[in-house]
Amino acid sequence: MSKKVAIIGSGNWGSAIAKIIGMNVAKNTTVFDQKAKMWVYEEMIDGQKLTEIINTKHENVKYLPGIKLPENIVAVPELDDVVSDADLLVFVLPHQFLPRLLNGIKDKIKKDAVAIHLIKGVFFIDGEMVPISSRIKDVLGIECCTLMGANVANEVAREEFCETTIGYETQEAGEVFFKLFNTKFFEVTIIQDVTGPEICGALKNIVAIGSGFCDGLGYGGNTKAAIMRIGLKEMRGFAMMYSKTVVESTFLESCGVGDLITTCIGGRNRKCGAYFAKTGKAWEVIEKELLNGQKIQGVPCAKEIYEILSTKNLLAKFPLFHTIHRICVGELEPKEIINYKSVNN
Ligand SMILES: NC(=O)c1ccc[n+]([C@@H]2O[C@H](COP(=O)([O-])OP(=O)(O)OC[C@H]3O[C@@H](n4cnc5c(N)ncnc54)[C@H](O)[C@@H]3O)[C@@H](O)[C@H]2O)c1
Ligand SMILES: O=P(O)(O)OC[C@H](O)CO
Repeated sequence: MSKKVAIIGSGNWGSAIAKIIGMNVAKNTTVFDQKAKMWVYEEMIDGQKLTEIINTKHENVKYLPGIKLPENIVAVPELDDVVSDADLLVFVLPHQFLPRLLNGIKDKIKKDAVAIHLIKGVFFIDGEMVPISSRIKDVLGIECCTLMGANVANEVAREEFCETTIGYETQEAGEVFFKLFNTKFFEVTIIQDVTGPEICGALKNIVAIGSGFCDGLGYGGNTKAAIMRIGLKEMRGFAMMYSKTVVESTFLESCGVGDLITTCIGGRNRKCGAYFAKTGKAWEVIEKELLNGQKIQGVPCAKEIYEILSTKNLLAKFPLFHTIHRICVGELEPKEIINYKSVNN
């Protein structure tokens, strides 16, 4: 039986990945059902429903303007309709919206469905970090893989060559998702590490905010490289401390150093960090002015990681993460980023 795919989320990345999914299910007729439903958080654009616009113009005019989506991607506003008959669930939405959504679908999905998530964030529950894959697995009772990489959505949507990493628990799931996502311009590597990629995907957003501070302050490439290197070291330290299953070579994959580089050069977090350092505006205002409904992930993530480290008395081991959080909440000036070793003492 061919597998039905559900895409849960339709923002900038959700829409870009829907384009790849639409192309690949159309090619792999023996493996996949030919249509994929995409859940859209309904909103009105100039008096018309976004789902209607996507289904007639085949373009997500708000979150991925200028890119045609394949006609086999069907935008659906009712979540139950999207997930109830799906064999493969692709979660791709800002993580703050996930908990409510999971509770709403837990009794609606097929028991043998398999999930993958593309979400760069983590949860902080009762003083502990909870990776998104664990949360999905716990609530839905199904396997959950991760897809993370150096993948700025607009570039992927324009079919510019890049790599990505899929972390799997069972080889079978890794292979089916390889078929769903791999293309000539989106080169997938599968690895047996679910947690390492997703921790990298969340923590790189904090470092990207710090890189943005450097750009906003007019610092050069050497300083930015230093922030990226220190950030990578703290990312690795945090991930290895959190879980014994994290594999060290993961940090050299696209989901590790690759994603860190691209996000610190061309991502939204970087852009917003630079604007913050230049203008001192509130993050909500920056999000509104620069992102047109898209979300900044690095600022809440820096807070969540700060809370975990503070609860565990580990802030001294992660001085860059600590400093970036303190700058984000206005306790320090952006220029203090280079004093990360001493400023928290
Ligand atoms: N954009 C990228 O380049 C990129 C690349 C890789 C990974 N990611 C990650 O993918 C995830 C999704 O990001 P994105 O770029 O697709 O999203 P986005 O920031 O572009 O869009 C926000 C989305 O949230 C939806 N939304 C708004 N309010 C909502 C609500 N109350 N409930 C549910 N949904 C609501 C909007 O409709 C929109 O689809 C994030 O974790 C991000 O870090 C993004
Ligand atoms: O635009 P950002 O900062 O959310 O980063 C985008 C992607 O995560 C890069 O892989």
